[in-house]
Amino acid sequence: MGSNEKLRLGVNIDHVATVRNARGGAYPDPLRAAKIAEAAGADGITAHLREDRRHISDADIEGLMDVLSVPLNFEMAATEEMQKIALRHKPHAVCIVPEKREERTTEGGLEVAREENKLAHFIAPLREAGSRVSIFIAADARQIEAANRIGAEVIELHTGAYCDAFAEGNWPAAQEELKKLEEMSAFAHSLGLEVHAGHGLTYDTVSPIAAFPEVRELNIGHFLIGEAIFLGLEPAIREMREMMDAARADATS
Ligand SMILES: CC(=O)[C@@H](O)[C@H](O)COP(=O)(O)O
Ligand SMILES: NCC(=O)COP(=O)(O)O
Repeated sequence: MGSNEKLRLGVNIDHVATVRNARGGAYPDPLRAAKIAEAAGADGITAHLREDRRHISDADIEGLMDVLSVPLNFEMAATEEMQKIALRHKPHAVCIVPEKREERTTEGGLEVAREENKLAHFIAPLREAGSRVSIFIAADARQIEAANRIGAEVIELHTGAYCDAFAEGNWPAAQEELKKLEEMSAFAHSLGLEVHAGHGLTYDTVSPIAAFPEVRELNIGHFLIGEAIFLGLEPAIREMREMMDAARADATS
């Protein structure tokens, strides 16, 4: 089990770039946010280069590769353009995510089971280049088995449905989603996959997920960047880190 291993926090800085892009120009600077996140105890930085470049830009990825002391988790769609960019930079990790131009945010997990051959060919060169390949998927056994078969080393479970149910005050639905996430974390771990989780996590929703012993990393962004407006980025991240560590400690005591 992974319960005694440190739970890593990846801070997603996409929405610093969202604010910057609202006006164009250079402020606020996502690279500066990434360095503050490192100082606040982030174990990694996550950045999603969307095909429409609505937040993170190509120059941001280049800059992150230069300035980071912690690993970069580069989120991208399974397109030829993105594959070329990943192969040029060779980030520590590449997380393949589904993308729709018209969506407001990443709505669901990647469809791996129906695209196994295509995805296996797509990720092979990324792995050969030395990046750890992670697949962003729903808590669904069929998709997890497919991710394992195509040679992914990591899966990241989409926690959005759980967080949305919680935000709507639909406690039974939130509990149901949590149960799925718990069972599928254990299942993925039993196949030898490293398990990460993220999307929409907040101070109110992080603890049950942090307590799952098989989860090794949480990627959290939008809420932290919002909370930074009130607390400052460093305290907002430190608070999240403390909540994650406390939940993990409680679960193992
Ligand atoms: C894949 C994922 O969950 C993150 O990239 C997160 O969605 C932040 O980016 P968006 O808000 O653009 O979806
Ligand atoms: N992969 C999930 C992620 O990086 C952060 O998602 P969010 O906290 O910005 O919703």
